[in-house]
Amino acid sequence: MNNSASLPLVIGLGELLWDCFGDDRRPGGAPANVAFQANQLGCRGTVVTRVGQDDLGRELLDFLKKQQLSTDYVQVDENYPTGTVTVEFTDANDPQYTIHEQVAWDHLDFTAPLATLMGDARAVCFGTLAQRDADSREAIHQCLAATSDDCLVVYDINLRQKYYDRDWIERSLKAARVVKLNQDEVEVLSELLGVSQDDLQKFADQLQADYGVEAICITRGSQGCLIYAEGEVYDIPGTPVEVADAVGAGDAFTAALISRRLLGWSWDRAALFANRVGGLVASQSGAMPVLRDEFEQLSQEIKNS
Ligand SMILES: Nc1ncnc2c1ncn2[C@@H]1O[C@H](COP(=O)(O)OP(=O)(O)OP(=O)(O)O)[C@@H](O)[C@H]1O
Ligand SMILES: O=C(O)C(=O)C[C@H](O)[C@H](O)CO
Repeated sequence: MNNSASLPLVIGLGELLWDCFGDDRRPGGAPANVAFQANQLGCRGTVVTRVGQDDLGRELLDFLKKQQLSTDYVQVDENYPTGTVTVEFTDANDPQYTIHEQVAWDHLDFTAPLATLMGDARAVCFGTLAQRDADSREAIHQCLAATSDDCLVVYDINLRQKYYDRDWIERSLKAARVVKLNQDEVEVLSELLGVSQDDLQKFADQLQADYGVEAICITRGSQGCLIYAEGEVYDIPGTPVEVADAVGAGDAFTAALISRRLLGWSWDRAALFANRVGGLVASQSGAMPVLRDEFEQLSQEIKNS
């Protein structure tokens, strides 16, 4: 298991679920994808979530064990089923998600072992979707409050369907040091918060000033990403790939950015790596393809470039 105490602990806090593609299903859930990828990227990726006491939940636990991730912080709910999402495509680059309701990950409990775990975390990634029910929303913010001052708290906004609200987003922005969003989410957020989107620099400045966010990262599919941090803007182009499906590309990007920032890489080098990792995942099916060796090779290449 990738659980050596010397590896930085990276928590994916929120949903672990099944992505259902027609007759096929694969493990998913944005924060779980981040933890899974962080584990492949040299960190101790750990999922904090809740599954049902059912076959789908047991299969997810087996999957995590097989992939060398801890199941110690996957709670099992006696009343609600394991989460599922229907994924549909009109375009492989643009998956559409139908997130089914009343599921176990909506009802996370904040516990003493969780508080201890969060205190040890070097980074945490959370999103908006898992905050749709007050149970998990409160547990998530209790977890965030239990992190240390130097923990890299990353809010990967991930707006899905109708499952967001201005108050939840503002509370999350205030809790985060790094915010990641895509161009569609910039549009929604600008309207919701009354922040300018005509000029992305102004948009970033305003998020930084109003919510105390240190870095804003805007993903742009095959075009790469923009990062606003430390008074600089980094425009890092992508390396186009042949897309199998873009499910989990953004989460892999986030995990890669986190893992290399924890190693002390500069923003631009970490973003270059994250773009390539996101592209690699987009070139494969599902959110959690096994790519450990490919990531390591890429990391060496970019580190030495
Ligand atoms: N077709 C592609 N070619 C090359 N790189 C890609 C491609 N699609 C995605 N990537 C890489 O992955 C990153 C994230 O992709 P994308 O912008 O689609 O994610 P996202 O919208 O943030 O995802 P999500 O909302 O699912 O978290 C991009 O910034 C880019 O670096
Ligand atoms: O967790 C989310 O935000 C989802 O939309 C779940 C997806 O099905 C997918 O695994 C993550 O991008």
